[in-house]
Amino acid sequence: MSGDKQEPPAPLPHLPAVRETETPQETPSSLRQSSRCRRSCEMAWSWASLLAAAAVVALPLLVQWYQDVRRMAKVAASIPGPPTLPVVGNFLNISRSRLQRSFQRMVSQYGTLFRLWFGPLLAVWVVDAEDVEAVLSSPACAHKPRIMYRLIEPILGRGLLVLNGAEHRRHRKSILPSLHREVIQQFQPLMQGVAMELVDNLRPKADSGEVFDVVQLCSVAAIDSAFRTILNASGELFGPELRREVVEHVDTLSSVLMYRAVRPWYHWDWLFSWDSHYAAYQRVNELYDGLILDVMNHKMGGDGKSTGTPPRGRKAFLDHVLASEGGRQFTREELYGELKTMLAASFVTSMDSLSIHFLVLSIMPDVQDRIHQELDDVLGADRPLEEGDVEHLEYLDRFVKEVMRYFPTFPAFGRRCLRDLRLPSGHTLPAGCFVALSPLASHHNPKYYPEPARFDPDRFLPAAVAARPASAFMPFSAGPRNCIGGRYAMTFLKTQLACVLRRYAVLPDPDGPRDVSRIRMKMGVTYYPRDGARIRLRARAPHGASAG
Ligand code: HEM
Repeated sequence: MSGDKQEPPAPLPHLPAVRETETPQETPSSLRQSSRCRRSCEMAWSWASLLAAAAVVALPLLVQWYQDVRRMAKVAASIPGPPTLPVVGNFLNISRSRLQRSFQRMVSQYGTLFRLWFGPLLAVWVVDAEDVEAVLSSPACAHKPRIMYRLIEPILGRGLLVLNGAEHRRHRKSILPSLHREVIQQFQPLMQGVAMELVDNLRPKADSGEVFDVVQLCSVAAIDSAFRTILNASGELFGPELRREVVEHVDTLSSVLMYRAVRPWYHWDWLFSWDSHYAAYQRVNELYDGLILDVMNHKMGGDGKSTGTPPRGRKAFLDHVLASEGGRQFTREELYGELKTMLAASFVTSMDSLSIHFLVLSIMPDVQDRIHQELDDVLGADRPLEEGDVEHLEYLDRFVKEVMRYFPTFPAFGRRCLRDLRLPSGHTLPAGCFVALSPLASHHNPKYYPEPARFDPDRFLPAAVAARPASAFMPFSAGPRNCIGGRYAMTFLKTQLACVLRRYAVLPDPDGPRDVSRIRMKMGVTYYPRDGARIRLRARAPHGASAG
């Protein structure tokens, strides 16, 4: 027997041979059940193992997170703030529809440094200029919080505004030379061309007595200026139809972003895609994407390589970037992200800021008289504006700064503190907290601006400026993440105002506010007049005069 090869056992006669793959119809029910049971057990076992593995990985992270939150609470214990409720923290202390009022109440109740808990997230508001300076100049607080800025990324692009760390430093270093003082001076004639179109567009309104909202004409000016100076896009690439659509959608940017920002459940992309605002959001995106990609293809060739063709006429920002050492290192996606950021960051802010300037002028006739006087003194009656002229308009400069103090275009922005930071006020910002900086609150701090509700451009006389800490005025933020387009914005605003005010006097809406402190503002991503900027115009010089 020992040498015999054993035959495999024959299938039992009363059962058909069953293979795993056989169809259930061919399987008797007892066996089917046991096979199902085995499979369920195997699945349950795999899930249990998976969960156990996840727990092994997550538990230390959870413990670490819990310890971090406890530590944050301990370090922040001395920072004043409203009492917190379990789980929700201070969510109920903030009214979604009255954001500005909620924060004003906090400042008056808790002073220039206070904290709010949103669940396990800690946000500290820093208002006093010396503390603000410490935050904005510290590398510990140069980080943009993903939770806030990821919402703007699809619309504003993956550019400087949202980048962090080494990537941000590399991009900023590559871009800065393309917005250098001399480059901005070269943009001035382009901005002046835009301003003269604004003067022409305003002509039918002059002396008609009509009250009109100047916001839309300001958006046209801001958008034209941005597309010409940043992309060099005009004519074929940026025709009237496309321009009209961009102007129509520009409001969507700010309103949809804010709508989404204050509804935490819509931070989840999938859920937001079911909301009625999603279509508008998508359309804005498609519009900018199409336009920027067209310009990039035109300038660089479809393969993403620069054609090296020198642009005709003056160079735009994009031409400067493409010609620079750092700019040439950008991948196509990186360049695309930066262009999208530049466009959106420039025209939304410039448009809102220009509109509020006209509204303030309409109710401040004394201030306007002084600007008219300066324009006549510096430029004479009929000489066109020249490069560098706006830098000699000192009163206009003070006026623009006072408007920016009173109505900063960005009412607030945020940072994430990566390490503990001790502030001059003696408090310590704990690692992991969010830091909220508010130009709106800081610019109305009576410590640096006595009677903050009084509008007075002479607050920006050199001696008064020298007596305040630099960060008492921060419409463009400060430090290594300050606004890269601050000089651009100032040149744009002063050029538009100088050209328009040489031709017109701005008059108030008889039914509108009569005092700057009565202007009703709305707080979105930007800070803008709730009822638009309704004004009237009177001509100052014969129509058709050549002066710009
Ligand atoms: C009135 C006009 C403007 C105001 C009030 C303004 C204000 C600001 C503020 C407060 C920040 C800091 C935001 C933050 O930290 O989250 C910022 C950043 C930025 N701004 Fe502006 N801005 C204006 C115009 C412009 C223009 C014209 C451009 C482009 C040409 C521009 C491009 C940028 C960019 C790229 C950043 C991000 C900088 C970085 O993080 O390195 N801005 N701006």
